[in-house]
Amino acid sequence: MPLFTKGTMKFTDWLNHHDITISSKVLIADLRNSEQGRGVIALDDINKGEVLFSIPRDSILNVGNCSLIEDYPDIKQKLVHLTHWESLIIVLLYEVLVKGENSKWNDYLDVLPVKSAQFNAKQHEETFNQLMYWNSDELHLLEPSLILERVGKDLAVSIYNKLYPGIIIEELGIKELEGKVTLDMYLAIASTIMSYSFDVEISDFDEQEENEEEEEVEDEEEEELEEEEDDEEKEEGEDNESKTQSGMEPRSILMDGYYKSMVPLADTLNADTNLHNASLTYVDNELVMKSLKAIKKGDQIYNTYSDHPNSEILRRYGYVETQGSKYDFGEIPLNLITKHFEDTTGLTEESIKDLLHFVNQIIMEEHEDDENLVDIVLDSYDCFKSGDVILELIFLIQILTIIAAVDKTESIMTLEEAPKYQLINRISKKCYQLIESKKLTNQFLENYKAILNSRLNQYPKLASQPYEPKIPFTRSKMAEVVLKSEYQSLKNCLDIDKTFKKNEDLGPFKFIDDEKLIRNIIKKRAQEDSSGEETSSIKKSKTT
Ligand SMILES: C[S@@+](CC[C@H](N)C(=O)[O-])C[C@H]1O[C@@H](n2cnc3c(N)ncnc32)[C@H](O)[C@@H]1O
Repeated sequence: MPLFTKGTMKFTDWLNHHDITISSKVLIADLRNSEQGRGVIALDDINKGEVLFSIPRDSILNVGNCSLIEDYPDIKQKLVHLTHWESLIIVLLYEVLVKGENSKWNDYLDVLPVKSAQFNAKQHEETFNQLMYWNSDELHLLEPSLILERVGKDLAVSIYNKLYPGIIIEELGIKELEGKVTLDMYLAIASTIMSYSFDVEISDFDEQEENEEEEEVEDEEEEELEEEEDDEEKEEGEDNESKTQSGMEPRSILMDGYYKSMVPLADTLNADTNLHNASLTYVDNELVMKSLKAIKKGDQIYNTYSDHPNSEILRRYGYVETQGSKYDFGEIPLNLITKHFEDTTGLTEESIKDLLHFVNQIIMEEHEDDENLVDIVLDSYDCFKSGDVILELIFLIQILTIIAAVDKTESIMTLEEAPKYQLINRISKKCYQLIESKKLTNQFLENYKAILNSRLNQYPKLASQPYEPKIPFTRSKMAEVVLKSEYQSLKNCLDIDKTFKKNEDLGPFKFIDDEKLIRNIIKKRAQEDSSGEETSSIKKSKTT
């Protein structure tokens, strides 16, 4: 019997022996023909809201339920002070490398990609397609996608260096892992967590939180952890650096009310942003997978891994949706926008930076208590497949358009600080009022189109071609799909009717002549005294 089929059978037996209740209407299937590994399919028609399977909480694997804590109960107090990400890595390392075949979860772990890392490096490379595993030539295929700035390999390696041997061996004292945790092994565990884990609410969270608070006070006294509580943890795998010398964070992950967890069977579901038809729900003592809509016999049951564009699906999970993700977007880097204004107006790179700094300063000073306030100066700006763009992009291009026009007569950069500040203040306010009244200027539109076109021109020609109906999941083909997804999204945002004139969400916007607005700003400036006017802020856009 092929190893793959044997693995599925052992896993199915394991599920049955661990009280996982599975509807007779679903089956784990071999989907390697469509390059999807294992998946779950419907053996019969399924109604909306049917329970497909349920998993008791004691079958899931996390910091609260694992061999490491069974063997070393005292470690839990230290483990929960690491990030979710780090603690689950340690839990899995122990399960795979120390418990091995004696692990309660062995037949489950055997069907996860992590096991391949124990064999050889080549197999390892073939198993994982997440961007962390791409070499520089392969990554080059993704240019000019900004996903290249978020690959995350360096961060993963720095977490490895922090955890091993420092925390794992020296602080936690897990001697059985000494000499066993190679970088390859660690990366395989990290990638598996990235593509398989769920954040599962802790069912007795309130109780645990109380206990934990008491224990924390003791901990703090004992260990004299001096650092401030950590900022909120970023998403999967992007946890922050350690805040204490020892690498242990004083904040407990118990206080977040969830554990990052491995959930057998729920993680056998593949995902599709368009075909998503089932979802995991949390009830007291079990996790329940339910259909979200009627599913036809023979169809695959799909989860969703959140609202990711193809670039992010590739980075995290190592595959792409061949016809595009529902949540695709292209990105415009800030430097492309500033370059446009540098090339088409009298403004220099330096003065644009300076002016944007002023704009931000004004907004921040006027509205420092406003939680919804966002920085309009971002590294990049999202342009969605739907044709929507983020409000920050509209604001940025509109304000630079006005600044460039006013600069022609006022030479803003030659002004003293106070009048310069006052003028930018006034422009910011006018710009905000303009956008709030659902108006933009004609010159804004010219600049917007030119900026989008120059971003599109950075893509290779193949990105403008339609998706192929079926592709092999080679790295070069997947890179092509990502570029097409981004290109199409950017292109959709050039449909001015859709993006502006008929946009019922942010707009609809009308376009007005620039001249009257500019005249008004300049005239008012001449009359203005130094009392200063109130500026208005830009609120977080719905789409971000
Ligand atoms: C949670 S697992 C799903 C089960 C997995 N197919 C298996 O064989 O174990 C996530 C991984 O499945 C694969 N996957 C999920 N959805 C997919 C899809 N729509 N197309 C291709 N591969 C997919 C990717 O390799 C991803 O990293």
